[in-house]
Parts: sequence; structure tokens; C-alpha cells
Amino acid sequence: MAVIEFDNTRRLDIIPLGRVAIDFNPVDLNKPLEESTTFKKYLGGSPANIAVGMARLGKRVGFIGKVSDDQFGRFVTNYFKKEGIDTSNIAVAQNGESLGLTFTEILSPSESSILMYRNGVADLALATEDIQEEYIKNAKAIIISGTALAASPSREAALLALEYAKRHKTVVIFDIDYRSYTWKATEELLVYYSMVARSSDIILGSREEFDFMESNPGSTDQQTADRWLACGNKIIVIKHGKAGSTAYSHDGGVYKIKPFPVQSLKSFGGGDAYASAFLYGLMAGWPIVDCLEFGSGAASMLVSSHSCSDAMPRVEEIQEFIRQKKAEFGEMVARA
Ligand SMILES: Nc1ncnc2c1ncn2[C@@H]1O[C@H](COP(=O)(O)OP(=O)(O)OP(=O)(O)O)[C@@H](O)[C@H]1O
Ligand SMILES: O=C(O)C[C@@H](O)[C@H](O)C(=O)CO
Repeated sequence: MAVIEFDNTRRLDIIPLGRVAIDFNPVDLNKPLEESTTFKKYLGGSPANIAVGMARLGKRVGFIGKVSDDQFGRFVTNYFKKEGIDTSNIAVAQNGESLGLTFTEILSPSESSILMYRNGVADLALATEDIQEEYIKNAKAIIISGTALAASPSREAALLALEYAKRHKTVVIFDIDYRSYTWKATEELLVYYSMVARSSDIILGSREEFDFMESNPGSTDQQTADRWLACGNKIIVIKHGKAGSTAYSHDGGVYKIKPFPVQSLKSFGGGDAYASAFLYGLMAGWPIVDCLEFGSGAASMLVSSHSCSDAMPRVEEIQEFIRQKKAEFGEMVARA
């Protein structure tokens, strides 16, 4: 019996909901953003990166979001189309809203930061009228990105999508996706994050993101997992950066994995690849330990890449990466 059952009769495998943005990653690396002069433009935005990741893994991917009515909005929509991602439910902003822009700073392979320009941004203009019940009903799963809860009307749109998913037994994945600049007050975050987290089936987040959501720093991974499994979640995944990741299932399973050793180029981008590959394994009915390994492998590949979207790997690339790393370093995960 799989930990999570997906309805394999549905037209789409997964629909991420949230922002599509553009990343400008410095080509002149390892220096402060103030000094960078040359950037490479990539599709960005965590849920959009996950959409690309899952499309690269051969899944049938949709998207719910809103983009700017300009060249940047067309760039990201065209990029999705080239990747085979369904764009029928991507709305176009009508009031001059802009696409979110992310300028990343790569100070060193382990020190990065991201500067996000998000005033008047199109993705937070997503509204309830943009949410189609039939679209969600015809998907195995949706991923709700936490940042979509940061402001109205996107907040209500995301909550309506959640309601439709629960109504039609579409699996709900909550990617905490905490970005501090988007939130006006921590209390708001607590209200809306916990509202979604209590209704989801899977929660993905870094240790820090769970601490923010729980406003209770210092919880152990087991305490965090117990808290959210008790609300009805089936799987909790807690990511620890270069210290690896853990997963907990409602049937009592506890899984830990060390990251695959790589020469990292940047410290961000691993989480979106991780989510894509982990969910790919889950949808394939793999044991959670194998999903964890696949997600961790993809994540390590992305932290050693310049982009967070273009570099999303295919199934056989992740498999070959893991094979080579295990041949060189042995198992990264404790297998029962
Ligand atoms: N230096 C590294 N070497 C190898 N793997 C890494 C490294 N850093 C991160 N990873 C992998 O990426 C996964 C996710 O990274 P992290 O814990 O930073 O999550 P995140 O904050 O969601 O990521 P993102 O920066 O994409 O938002 C880690 O659990 C690990 O498997
Ligand atoms: O999520 C964001 O908006 C930033 C992303 O565009 C960037 O690629 C990143 O940090 C991915 O984790």
C-alpha cells in the first residue's frame, strides 16, 4: 500500500500554484551584487522551477499563476510551452503589474543571497476568478507555494484552489517557500501557513521554514513531523541544506539522507529540484527512501549548476549521477 494514493485516471499529474519570475544570476561569480555587472536570465520562481523540473522528468504539468503583460510575461509563458507545460490557466495581469525579478548574489559556493523585486507583482494579483475547479479536479496533485498566501487576492485564490482540491481528492502538496520580504507580519504568516498545512497531504520545507511556520524555533525534526502528521498529512519532508534531509510518513517511517557530495556553485536552487524528483518518485509508487535519494540527487545537481530551471535534469541524468556518486562514496541513505 503506497503512502500516498494518486488517481492515475486524471489528465494532469501536477499543477504548481504560485509565482513565475525571472532570475538574473551573475556571470561574474563570487563577488557582492553591487560589483556584478553581467547576468544570465533564466525562468525563476520556486513553483515555476518545480513545474520545469517535473516536466523534464516526463510528468504532465499544468500551472496556476498570473504573469505580466509584457516581454517578460511572454518569455516565461513561452518557456513553459517549450517545456510542454500546460499554460491554459496562466492569467495575464491587466493593471500593469510586473513580473517578479530576482537578482541573485553568489558570494561563494556556499554563500548566496537573493534580491527580489516584487512591488506590484503580477503573481500576487492572481484572483479567485482565475481558479478553475475542473482544472484542479482533473489533476492528481497540486502544489501550493507558501508565498502565494502572502497577500490578497492571491491568498484567497490559493485557498479556493485548496478547497477545490480537497473537494475532488486532488493530493495537496504544501511547499512552505518562505520569503521574508513578502510578508507584512509574522502573525499573518502563522494564520495562513497553518491553515494550508493542516489541510495538506505532504509538506515540504527547510528546517528554517518550518521554524517560521511554527513560530517555535528549536523543534526537532521528529517534533515537527509529529505535529503536522497529527493534522492529517501523510508525508513531511524537512530539508537541511548541505546537511541533507529527512522524511517522515504517517505510518511511522523515518528516513534520513546525507547529500551527495558535489562542488556547489551556489547554495540555492536545490529545493526545487528536490521537490520535483521526490514527487516524481512518489507518483511512480517508489518507497519513500528511494524518493528521498532521487530528490537529494537532483538537488545536488542543481546547487552545482548556474540556473534553477534550465539545469533541471531528466530521469536518466539523475540516475547516472546517483550511480556515479554511490560508486565513489557509497550509500548516502540508511536502508533498512
Ligand atoms: N552544498 C550542497 N551539496 C549537496 N547537496 C546540497 C547542498 N546544498 C543543498 N543541497 C541539497 O539540496 C536540498 C535542498 O536544499 P535546502 O535545504 O537549501 O532547501 P531549500 O531552502 O528549499 O532550497 P532553495 O535554496 O532551492 O530554496 C538539501 O536537502 C540537499 O539535499
Ligand atoms: O523562488 C524565487 O522566487 C527565487 C527563485 O527564482 C530562485 O530560482 C531560487 O531561489 C530557487 O530556489
